[in-house]
Amino acid sequence: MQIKLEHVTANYKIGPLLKPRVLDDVSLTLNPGRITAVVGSTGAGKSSLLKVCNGLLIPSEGHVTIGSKEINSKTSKQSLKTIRKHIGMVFQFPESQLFAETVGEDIAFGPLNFGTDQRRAEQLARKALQQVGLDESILSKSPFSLSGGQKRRVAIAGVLASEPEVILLDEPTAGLDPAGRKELLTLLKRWHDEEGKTILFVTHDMESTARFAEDVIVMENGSVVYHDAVRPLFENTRQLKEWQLDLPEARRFQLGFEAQSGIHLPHVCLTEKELMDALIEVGCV
Ligand SMILES: Nc1ncnc2c1ncn2[C@@H]1O[C@H](COP(=O)(O)OP(=O)(O)OP(=O)(O)O)[C@@H](O)[C@H]1O
Repeated sequence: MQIKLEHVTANYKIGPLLKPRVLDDVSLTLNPGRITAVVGSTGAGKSSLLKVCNGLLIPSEGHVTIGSKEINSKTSKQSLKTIRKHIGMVFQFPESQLFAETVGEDIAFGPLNFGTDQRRAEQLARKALQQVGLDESILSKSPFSLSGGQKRRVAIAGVLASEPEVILLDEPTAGLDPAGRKELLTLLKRWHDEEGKTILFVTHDMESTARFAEDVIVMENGSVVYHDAVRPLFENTRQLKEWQLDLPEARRFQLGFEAQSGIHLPHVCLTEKELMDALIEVGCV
């Protein structure tokens, strides 16, 4: 399912006041089946971009088209519900929204809410639990008896259970340690690979961006300043500095190595494996 934004401007209305633009003339197309990271400094508009993509924030100017449907202030509640079935949203710290008595009920809530019958909803809950790497034995447990990392996965399973075409995740790895981040993103990537679905995730972590994203959107002051493949982003270090973005560890090592040795590696390295292969290729290992 394609998501297309054309000259989108958005503001939050607070009482009678319309706050300054949080999205400013944003045009982009998210092609189906890609993993895209949204990066940029605090307040750049990353979460707002996600909200516009599933109708939680309605643009004040411009057009948002999801599949064949346009979202605007006249879109009916029923159409928005249908859109949200296809475009799942995982908010920051989603575990804080777990509410049901059992894990199974919590995960099945989404499909039931979208009109699936009880039996099918239970099947979908089981499948989603597997997709986030958790055992069926926890289905009857209280979500509140789980660890923080397990709760996060249950919350994500609750969105996957509705079988969305696209999943939008706002900092899905916030607060997890590096191993936890890698594990969660690996599970999401597996879901993407197996089901051919689209992932758009906000992150402040360049390591996750380099390892898991195929495309990157860089936001600055409500505008999209880069939307392209991940590798070219890390070529231009001067530009990255201007956007206050870090480098992944392997790329930082590569630049240090090239500066000290005068040897240039044949391509941009984003992971340890790529770095090792490049060092072997030039005969340095
Ligand atoms: N519900 C809201 N009501 C009013 N203003 C908001 C609301 N949500 C966000 N904003 C404002 O919109 C701007 C963009 O916020 P947004 O959360 O989209 O940025 P972000 O890039 O995701 O930031 P962060 O990395 O800190 O999460 C900020 O100035 C923020 O204060």
